[in-house]
Amino acid sequence: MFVLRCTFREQARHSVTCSTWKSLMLQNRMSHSSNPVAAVCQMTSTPDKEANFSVCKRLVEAAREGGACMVFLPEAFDYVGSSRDETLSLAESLTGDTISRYTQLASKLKVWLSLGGFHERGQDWENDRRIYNSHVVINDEGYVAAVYRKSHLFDVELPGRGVSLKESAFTIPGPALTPPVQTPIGKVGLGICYDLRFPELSLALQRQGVDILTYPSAFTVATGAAHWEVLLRARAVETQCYVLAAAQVGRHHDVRSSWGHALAVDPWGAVVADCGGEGEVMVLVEVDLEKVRETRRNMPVQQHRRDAGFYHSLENRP
Ligand SMILES: O=C(O)CNC(=O)[C@H](CS)NC(=O)CCC(=O)C(=O)O
Repeated sequence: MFVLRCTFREQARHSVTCSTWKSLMLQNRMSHSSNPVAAVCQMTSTPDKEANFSVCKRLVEAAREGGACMVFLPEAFDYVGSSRDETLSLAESLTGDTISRYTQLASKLKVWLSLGGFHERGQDWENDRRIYNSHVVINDEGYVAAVYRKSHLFDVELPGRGVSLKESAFTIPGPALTPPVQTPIGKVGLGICYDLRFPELSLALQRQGVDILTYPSAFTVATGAAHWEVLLRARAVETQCYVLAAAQVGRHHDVRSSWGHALAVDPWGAVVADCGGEGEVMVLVEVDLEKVRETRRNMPVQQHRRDAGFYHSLENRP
């Protein structure tokens, strides 16, 4: 297993150092294994879409240079608005400029992209002014391969912990789960952020054969400190999947910060990469599907699971 961390604090100078490192690591890796490599990214989006795109482009280019065939960007990779009105005014459709720039980037670099949470204008935008929080997967030919619209909305108030968000005030809950997406790193299941708290979703995707679960996020600092890692590891352990979670980190504007710690967890539940609590970071992670198979062979929890009716037997008692 190899993991390479690349930070961009002193941008120009550092990224040169970074790519030299990467080619060294890559040569090293090539001689030992041919497993595909995924890149998990961490960034701090602001309301400035142009600036956010530059950051994402830099992360994707570095990931590609390091040998990644799929790059994971966090929820709100496009922007984090400083008010409900600003969030809505910046929203686009899937055919707008933002997604088209990413489809071009993907086809130019021949890389798959997971765009964690795109602010997508809803189907009745003119009357309704609400968006979907959409996880968009783009393939290496620059086509949208899948879209998943976040189904659990974060309407949460935690007195004394600095958390007060009402996602449903501007977002429509997604109507359905999205089937696994076959990618060069394996079968990928799509979730977003708060969805992570609902094991029903990860188990439904697991039943459809996913190898990798993804939870691009913008976790709050208070809930991140308490729950982020334990939830991601639990989802990995119970589904015996890799879990890749790109993340927002740090201060987006005056009243919003995110926990960070973009994470990669293996099917045994071990954290294989943690991007830490600050800064623009990209990690390269080898995805070994044999490890998924071996974990499931050795402890076949999916075969030991009882049918759905069994777990409802308490409710259905006469
Ligand atoms: O608002 C945007 O622009 C993008 N969307 C988000 O940041 C969403 C909805 S407010 N955040 C979360 O789901 C945090 C979940 C969380 O922190 C937890 O489950 O503890």
